[in-house]
Amino acid sequence: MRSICAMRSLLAASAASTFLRSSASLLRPPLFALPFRPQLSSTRLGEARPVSAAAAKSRGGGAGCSEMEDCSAHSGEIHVIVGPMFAGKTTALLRRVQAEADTGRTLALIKSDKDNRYGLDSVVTHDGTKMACWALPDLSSFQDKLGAEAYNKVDVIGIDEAQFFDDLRDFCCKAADRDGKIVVVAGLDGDYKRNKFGSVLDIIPLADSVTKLTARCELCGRRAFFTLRKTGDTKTELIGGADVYMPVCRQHYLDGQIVIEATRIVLDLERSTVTSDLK
Ligand SMILES: Nc1ncnc2c1ncn2[C@@H]1O[C@H](COP(=O)(O)OP(=O)(O)O)[C@@H](O)[C@H]1O
Ligand SMILES: Cc1cn([C@H]2C[C@H](O)[C@@H](COP(=O)(O)O)O2)c(=O)[nH]c1=O
Ligand SMILES: [Zn+2]
Repeated sequence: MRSICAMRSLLAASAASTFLRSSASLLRPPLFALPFRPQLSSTRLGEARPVSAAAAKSRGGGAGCSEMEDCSAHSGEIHVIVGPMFAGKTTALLRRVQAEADTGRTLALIKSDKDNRYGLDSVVTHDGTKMACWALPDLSSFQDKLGAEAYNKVDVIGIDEAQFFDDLRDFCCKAADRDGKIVVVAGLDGDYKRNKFGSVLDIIPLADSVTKLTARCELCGRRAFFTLRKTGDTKTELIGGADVYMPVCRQHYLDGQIVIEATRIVLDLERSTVTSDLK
């Protein structure tokens, strides 16, 4: 316990004591700098907890880390939000990280650079709410992009489109367990075939909380648990919105699969007929 505490004190000591706002211009807009409130504050994610090691240092608490008390104060959190497309995952993610930011914590938001639907500079919900972000090819590049000093000052990391990050588990582990960050992750638990998508399910055992959201079935208005792909495309990763996908209930997912399969058979038949006619 003592050595962990000492390491954390070292980590905290390496963080600059000035608050992020003073160096924000070096960090680009995606790293949100909000007014620093040093006291414990009750968050919407759970009970009152202090800020991370770096922020604790900036309020003078890190270097004076005393035994059990401050070690536990540095422990991170992982919150996972899953569900089909259009369930409100991104909306919930933005609300949760904003709530954390409102308590004075420093926020960084990440999305996959594979999702270029609305450009790469922000996370955007299906109904247009947006927040500036880092669009990255992988999560391991986050710390390098930010720089060690800025990374140390981040308290809350939001990750959208988590299904596209293969290194999700490793990143969440390090960010929460080692670095004391609050990590809020939003992503698809399943793909259009209802198979697990990327590494999202792999972080469930690491999580403090897991929220599975539902959408409205586009065909009957009941709760939608699944995402139906409307095209015959079979690759797992296919970026798109309502043009390609719709949220559906169990019954309409099964019906939809039958229709899509039947369409595929008809098209294949037509294609082979045309080919044999040409011979
Ligand atoms: N079938 C749909 N097509 C387009 N927009 C939808 C549809 N169903 C719901 N929405 C809108 O999408 C919002 C949720 O968007 P978002 O948070 O981006 O969801 P998710 O991240 O789960 O895909 C809903 O509040 C609603 O306004
Ligand atoms: C089901 C499914 C989805 N995708 C893609 C489509 C979108 O670009 C994202 C999901 O975005 P959202 O914020 O959850 O609406 O994932 C995919 O590549 N493969 C799939 O099977
Ligand atoms: Zn339905």
